[in-house]
Amino acid sequence: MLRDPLARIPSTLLGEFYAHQLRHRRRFLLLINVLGQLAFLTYGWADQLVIADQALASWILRVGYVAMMVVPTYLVFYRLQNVLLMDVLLPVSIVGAAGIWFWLLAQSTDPHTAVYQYASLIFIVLANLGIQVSFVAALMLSVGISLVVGVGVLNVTKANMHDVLIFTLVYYPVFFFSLFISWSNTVSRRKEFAQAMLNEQAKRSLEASNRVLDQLAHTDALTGLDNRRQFEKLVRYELARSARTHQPACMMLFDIDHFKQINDTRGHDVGDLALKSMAEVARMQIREQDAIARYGGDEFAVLLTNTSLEAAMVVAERVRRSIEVCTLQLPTGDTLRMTTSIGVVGFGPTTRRLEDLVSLADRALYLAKKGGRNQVVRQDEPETVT
Ligand SMILES: Nc1nc2c(ncn2[C@@H]2O[C@H](COP(=O)(O)OP(=O)(O)OP(=O)(O)O)[C@@H](O)[C@H]2O)c(=O)[nH]1
Repeated sequence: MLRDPLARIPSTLLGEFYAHQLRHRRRFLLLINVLGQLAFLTYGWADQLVIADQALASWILRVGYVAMMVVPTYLVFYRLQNVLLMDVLLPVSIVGAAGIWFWLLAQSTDPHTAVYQYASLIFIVLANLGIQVSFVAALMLSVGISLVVGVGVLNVTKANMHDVLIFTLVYYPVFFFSLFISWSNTVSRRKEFAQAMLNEQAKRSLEASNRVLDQLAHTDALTGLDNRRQFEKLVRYELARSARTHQPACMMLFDIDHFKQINDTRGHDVGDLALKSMAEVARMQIREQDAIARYGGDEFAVLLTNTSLEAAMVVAERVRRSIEVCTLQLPTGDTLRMTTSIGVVGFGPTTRRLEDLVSLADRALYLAKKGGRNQVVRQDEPETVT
């Protein structure tokens, strides 16, 4: 459509095309309708000077016609919201306006009417200048206006073929020039629409790619959990929030016991399966609003918001137990059982910084390992750390 000016809008896109034109062309069409009506009105001054014998009739007809057009203009632009009607309203009204004006000329006995009738060229120009959406309508209405003008000229010239011929020779280039304007306008509108569709499509696919990139940037590829960077971002946010609101929060750090052994004896692929399984089982034990992340290697971390250390211990024990009882079915037919050691730490005055919090959680995890693994250790008194 961008390259071929004759290309039609696919029927599936027609609704969108009209909606687009309504959004972008309504004001222009309203303005040109108002200007057209005003121009028709002010030509009363010209009538007064040129066909003075029809001045009164001219003013009455012009004011009456413009007043009559207020209702359809209001309906079309403020009620029906149909851009095709907005598009054709001006040319349709011009058919009537041309009829009125030529009737006035025909009534006048002024000798200037023979020259004055050439002013009717403005009708065909104005009608095509306004058209933005439908060239077919422009063509049909131009023919309609030309018929009215033609009949009018026959009347004014009293069918003097010499005068009619001169008028026709002047009129026809203006006719085609005007049609060219409406053709060019309607083609431009179609191209703008095609460009807008392409832009919209490009914007959507860029947004989708950005979403994927964003997702990748904070997700661990193996387990689908948050990655360390995302987790630390959430913890920093929560540390600030908890300091402000004095609401409790806790962090859990845990890893698979003797994971190196699993890797060494069963292979790296089984190790990966174990990590995935660990992630799934642990995730099922925590609330939706808590964050769980793969912190690195076989280490996982959980952020428990609005949770006291006692409640966090209950959750940690639940995680430990669910890992302990889980039997992982391997593709080889073998099964794998795992245990996990967990360190838990609560947010407090001594853990205002992420580094302090992680270091305490790490310490608790270390103690859990040291204490024989498959257990939960809390670290709530940093002063006792040795
Ligand atoms: N399969 C697999 N292994 C990993 C991955 N990342 C780290 N590892 C392995 O995880 C193991 C981590 O072992 P450690 O935590 O140091 O020790 P452990 O054997 O778990 O012993 P404890 O933690 O003391 O119980 C190392 O062998 C790493 O190579 C991974 O993405 N996939």
